[in-house]
Amino acid sequence: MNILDKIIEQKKIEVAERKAKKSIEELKQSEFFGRETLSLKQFLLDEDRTGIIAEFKRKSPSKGMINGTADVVEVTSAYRANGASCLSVLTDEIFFGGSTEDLIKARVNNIPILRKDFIIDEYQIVEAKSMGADVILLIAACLTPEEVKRLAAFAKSLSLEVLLELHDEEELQHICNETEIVGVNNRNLKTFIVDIERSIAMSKKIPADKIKVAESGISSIENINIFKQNGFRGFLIGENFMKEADPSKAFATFVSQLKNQSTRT
Ligand SMILES: O=C(O)c1ccccc1NCC(=O)[C@H](O)[C@H](O)COP(=O)(O)O
Repeated sequence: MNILDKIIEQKKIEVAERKAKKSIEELKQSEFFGRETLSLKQFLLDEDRTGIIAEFKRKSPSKGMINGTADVVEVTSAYRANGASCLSVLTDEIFFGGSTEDLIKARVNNIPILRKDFIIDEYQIVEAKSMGADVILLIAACLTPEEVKRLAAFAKSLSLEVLLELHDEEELQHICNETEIVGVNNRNLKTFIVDIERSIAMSKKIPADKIKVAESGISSIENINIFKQNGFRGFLIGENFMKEADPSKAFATFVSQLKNQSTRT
């Protein structure tokens, strides 16, 4: 069984357990459930922002422990203060060391937040809204096109936006009217092989009216420039900042290089 299959098996168990503990009606009582959500689409189209979706990621199946000491409020606040367009917060505990608490704490920041998890059920979408997220991730590799359409429509009904994640050409059929933001993951989630060229190859095949996001393995300003030249508006980056002892400083340095570079061109 590959890692993605293992994660999904575990998700099914967790979701069933959480449903038994807390009903949808109870989730809706959260102070965040009624808040007006922020639009990732608008933040990515804003030319004055960096387009970076900055991820808070403690560990991962491909790298093991990345950062066991970083403070979620400190790091996400620095991401926001230095120009992140969106925060991505892992809420999966077992494989990524994240939590619902992390996302709730990151909500001190007034920019869109992506609930980074493996969504297979409407219940998790209600949870996302109840913890203060603005955007959910739907991964084509673990859903059918029909499931994507159904879950995306449900998210939309709660005023949440959807980042649809693809990896290869076969998954292009998952794109639908309900998915306006389409990401290409440069990391194959089954083999962990990262290939930046994935995004470039896929960019030409994604319909022009979709907002494109390049994901994973991004570590240089050159990477971002190539993605921009290929029509990408968003760049999802985690490990490059989180692997440093001071992710806040690493992010600020990266953004300052990005800005210096764009004033010179
Ligand atoms: O990162 C992993 O090892 C991983 C393994 C299995 C499923 C998903 C995985 N990562 C999720 C992501 O998509 C990344 O966290 C995200 O794109 C940021 O990537 P990076 O900048 O390379 O940390």
